[in-house]
Amino acid sequence: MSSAIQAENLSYAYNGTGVLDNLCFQIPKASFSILIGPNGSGKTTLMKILAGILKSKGRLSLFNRHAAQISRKEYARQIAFVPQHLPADFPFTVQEVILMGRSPHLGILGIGKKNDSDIAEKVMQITDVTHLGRRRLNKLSGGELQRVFIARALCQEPEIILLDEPTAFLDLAHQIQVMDLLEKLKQDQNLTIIMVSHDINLAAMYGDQLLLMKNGTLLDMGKPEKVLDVKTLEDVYGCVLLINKSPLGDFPVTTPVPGRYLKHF
Ligand SMILES: Nc1ncnc2c1ncn2[C@@H]1O[C@H](COP(=O)(O)OP(=O)(O)OP(=O)(O)O)[C@@H](O)[C@H]1O
Repeated sequence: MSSAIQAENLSYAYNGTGVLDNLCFQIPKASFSILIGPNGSGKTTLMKILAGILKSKGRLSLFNRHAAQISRKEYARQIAFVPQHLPADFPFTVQEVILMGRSPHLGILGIGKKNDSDIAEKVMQITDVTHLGRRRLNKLSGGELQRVFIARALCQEPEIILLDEPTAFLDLAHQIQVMDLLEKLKQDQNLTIIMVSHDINLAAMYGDQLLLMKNGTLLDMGKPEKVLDVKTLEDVYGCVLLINKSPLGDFPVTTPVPGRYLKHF
């Protein structure tokens, strides 16, 4: 399978303090990869490196081309990033913000193409934000805002989409709706998806591969049933867990055990 991203010895430090240490991995094209790991393990920092926002040590390649040789505009056409903290104080409407996703595709003099608004309309439908089109960003709920930024990223028509905890503010129905949508885009349009999630059960249901991080290192990666090993996860997260097979299919369901049940373990 051809690779969308190849990372060789990626390391990063904030003001001399190392937070990522020699990460090596490969993300196959048209796959759904989910980064998991405790708070502060380096997931967001890694996403910012992949998004081209932070420059790391080591070598990063996109579709077998060294990232340093790709222009900013081309990089933006290939990779869209939905950050963890979304800006709500833009003085723009939902529709305007989503259309901004077309900016890496603008021609000379910043002139848009005729089909830009058709693309925006389509992504607004599939992310269920059409009814919010004329609303201002600062008048939206957390979940609505999250769907608007996912729509903007899709409007970019990227080959790779990076999402940092995109389901954090979504109710159950919208969580599944967003995850199903991403899975469909992977299957129908060969989109490569890399997501950060603290929801290990969503990760197990949708991830083709999970990347488990701890203290800035990549502890394990592979299929959910391999990575979600009870001993490893209890050690990484420092809590007692129950891991069972899902009644839905061949993937695990993880339950953290509340203190009052610990005497049974
Ligand atoms: N701008 C920054 N300046 C200095 N240190 C930072 C900065 N951003 C993050 N860090 C530190 O880098 C480490 C990794 O942070 P990062 O946000 O990448 O972790 P994370 O796994 O995404 O965490 P979380 O699950 O809590 O979102 C942490 O120790 C954090 O305190």
